[in-house]
Amino acid sequence: MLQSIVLQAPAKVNYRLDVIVRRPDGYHELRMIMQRINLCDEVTISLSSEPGIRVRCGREGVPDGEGNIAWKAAKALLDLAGQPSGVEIAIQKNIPVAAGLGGGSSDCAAVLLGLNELLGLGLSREQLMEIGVKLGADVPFFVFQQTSLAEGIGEKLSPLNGLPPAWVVLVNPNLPVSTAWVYKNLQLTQRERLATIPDSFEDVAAICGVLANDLEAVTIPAFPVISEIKRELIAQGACCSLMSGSGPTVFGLFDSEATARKAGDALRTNRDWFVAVVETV
Ligand SMILES: C[C@](O)(CO)[C@H](O)COP(=O)(O)OP(=O)(O)OC[C@H]1O[C@@H](n2ccc(N)nc2=O)[C@H](O)[C@@H]1O
Ligand SMILES: Nc1ncnc2c1ncn2[C@@H]1O[C@H](COP(=O)(O)OP(=O)(O)OP(=O)(O)O)[C@@H](O)[C@H]1O
Repeated sequence: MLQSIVLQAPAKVNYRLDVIVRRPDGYHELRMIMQRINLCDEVTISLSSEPGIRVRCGREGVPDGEGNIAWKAAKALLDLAGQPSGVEIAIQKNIPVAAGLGGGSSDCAAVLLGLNELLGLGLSREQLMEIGVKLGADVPFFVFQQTSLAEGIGEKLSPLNGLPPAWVVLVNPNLPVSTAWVYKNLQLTQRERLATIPDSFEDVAAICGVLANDLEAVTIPAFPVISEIKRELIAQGACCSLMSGSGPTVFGLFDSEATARKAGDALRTNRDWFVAVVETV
């Protein structure tokens, strides 16, 4: 039996995020286009002879132990398996925290996928997604592992195969943005109809045609620097730019590696910002 597994847990960007309605439980029905990118946390999961779950992360602002969403994933699977196993989880965080990039959700999904293998539980992807949505609305997407149209609260996923690859420049101005606060402060507007999402996109410029995020209406007025970063990315040659998720990270889409790297270098001159040049997965 395998004793240990190392998984790359990728971040995501939301190419589109439409908020449709607020549910009685406070969650929101959404329609999103979700894309993984190759900025990854490294999650090492090991079985141990000592019972209990231990999570080590060592990143400020991310709890070790029970408060970590990766701990919750391990607990959910151990409870289901009814096995008194010991599990050690080490997370090397490369994805900025509370950034709109889904880092915690991706770590959580990695533990669900990895521990299912290590313990030989044989749970299907759908079963893991059902467990995942109880831990976080973005978790099922990272279990699904495909570019998706996400509906419901984010758990109803259909693959979108027609999206071309792109270079992505991420800029996180390191501001504290709480996802719960953003959704709570959103003024929902009645929409005549939802924009159509094409089945296929010819090039990066075509992706730009659907880019939109309803949550910008809450986060940008609170943190106008987000608009500044969007403008700067365009000035540096991005085909388009948008805030990801609840923010504050902004991404720019590029069809050329050279332009993306040059833009990354230009934006890095602000030393308070996290800047990364990555590719879609
Ligand atoms: C902003 C996004 O990242 C876009 O992908 C997600 O919608 C948020 O997903 P997440 O962080 O995994 O969300 P959760 O951890 O389940 O919830 C955090 C908070 O966001 C709000 N929330 C989240 C998802 C959703 N569909 N409606 C919501 O209103 C809830 O108030 C909740 O208290
Ligand atoms: N493994 C983890 N990685 C990151 N944050 C975690 C983790 N476990 C718990 N947390 C807590 O979750 C909160 C935000 O997590 P995360 O980095 O996933 O936010 P996010 O990128 O804004 O996610 P989203 O795009 O889903 O809104 C932080 O307050 C952090 O302390």
